[in-house]
Amino acid sequence: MPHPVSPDPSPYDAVLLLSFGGPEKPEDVLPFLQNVTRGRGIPDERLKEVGEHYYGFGGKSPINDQNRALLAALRESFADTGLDLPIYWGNRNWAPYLTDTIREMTEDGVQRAVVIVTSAYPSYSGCRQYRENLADAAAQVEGAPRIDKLRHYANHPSFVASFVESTAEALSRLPEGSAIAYVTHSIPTAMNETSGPDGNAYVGWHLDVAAEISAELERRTGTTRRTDLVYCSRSGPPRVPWLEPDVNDHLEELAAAGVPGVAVVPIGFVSDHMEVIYDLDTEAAATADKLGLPMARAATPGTDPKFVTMLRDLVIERAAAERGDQPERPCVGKLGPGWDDCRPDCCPALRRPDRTAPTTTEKETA
Ligand SMILES: CC1=C(CCC(=O)O)c2cc3nc(cc4[nH]c(cc5[nH]c(cc1n2)c(C)c5CCC(=O)O)c(CCC(=O)O)c4C)C(CCC(=O)O)=C3C
Ligand SMILES: [Fe+2]
Repeated sequence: MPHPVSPDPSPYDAVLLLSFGGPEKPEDVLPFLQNVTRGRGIPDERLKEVGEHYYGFGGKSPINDQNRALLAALRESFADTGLDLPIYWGNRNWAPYLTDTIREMTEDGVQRAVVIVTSAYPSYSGCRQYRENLADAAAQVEGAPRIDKLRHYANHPSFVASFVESTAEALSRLPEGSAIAYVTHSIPTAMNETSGPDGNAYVGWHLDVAAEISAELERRTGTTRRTDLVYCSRSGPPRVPWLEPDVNDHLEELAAAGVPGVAVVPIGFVSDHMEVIYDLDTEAAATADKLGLPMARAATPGTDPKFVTMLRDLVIERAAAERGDQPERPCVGKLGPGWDDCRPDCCPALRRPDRTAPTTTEKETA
């Protein structure tokens, strides 16, 4: 259904979907893992183990197909509202590689684009590293467009609403009085401490989002239940502290505490990629099974129309802001809307604290 008034995309002439990337066949697994971990001090043992997770699924991660589906859904949503912007796709760690995508955008004459990153929270891994990748790619392509990154969207009401629905659905498969375990990707505690403009933003944002989901469910059902924020997918050397507890240890604790079941809610992830289908659906599910603890995993946003519409609205919001308007910035929770421009010292890299990574590629070259 065409929209009565088409939204104004200016000053943007394109959108870029930027994601992590993943292998598509067994031969891709090792080179993919090398791309991900180059210079990051991940022990060989851990790499072998993670390789096995991928081989167990035929050497193919679901993440690229999920991004293809998201692209299709975004294009449909843009067309439905008369938002006339081409959408490109590039990855950090696998084809289509970001640099190739930026080259294509440049050849197509794109001047100024806005980037949607498939990571909802502030941290070096989820934000600044992508901005460094953008700056590096833009530096390799003569005449590359300026690219602005959208604000973090985990506390957008639509993102939270998507998880409220999926959590309610998971709880409906469990006994009365079941707990909720919100799960996200573990990161080094030092990376959390330096995340966001004032530090601790990674954990702080997750706690805020979790509290909003719990509060809405409590409003709906009148039931108060145990809720925790726990972590999956720890890597790195054992002597380096990462965020805890691990989801598997947490399941042991819940079983010991006698809870009748647990909804595992992956609020740290926007789609069912390998961390979700292996670390949660395979490994954590086996732990729960061993403990005799009923577990139901809540769906990630994926191509939920709430999520797709939110991304479209954020593009429209940012375009308005760049034109000097003061758009509404929907958000829930205690922390306020995410910032459009990350400060130069936001989420510093632990390994290369001297490196700069401004929010827009234009400022990087200025
Ligand atoms: C915060 C965060 C997100 C969420 C935000 C976002 O979505 O971006 C995320 C997502 C993802 N992580 C992914 C895969 C991997 N992450 C690794 C390693 C690491 N992740 C880290 C953090 C995060 N990672 C960190 C601090 C490391 C240590 C090395 C380093 O400092 O960089 C490794 C190396 C092996 C290992 O040790 O696990 C792999 C293979 C995939 C693709 C899955 C698929 O293929 O379906 C996705 C979406
Ligand atoms: Fe990761």
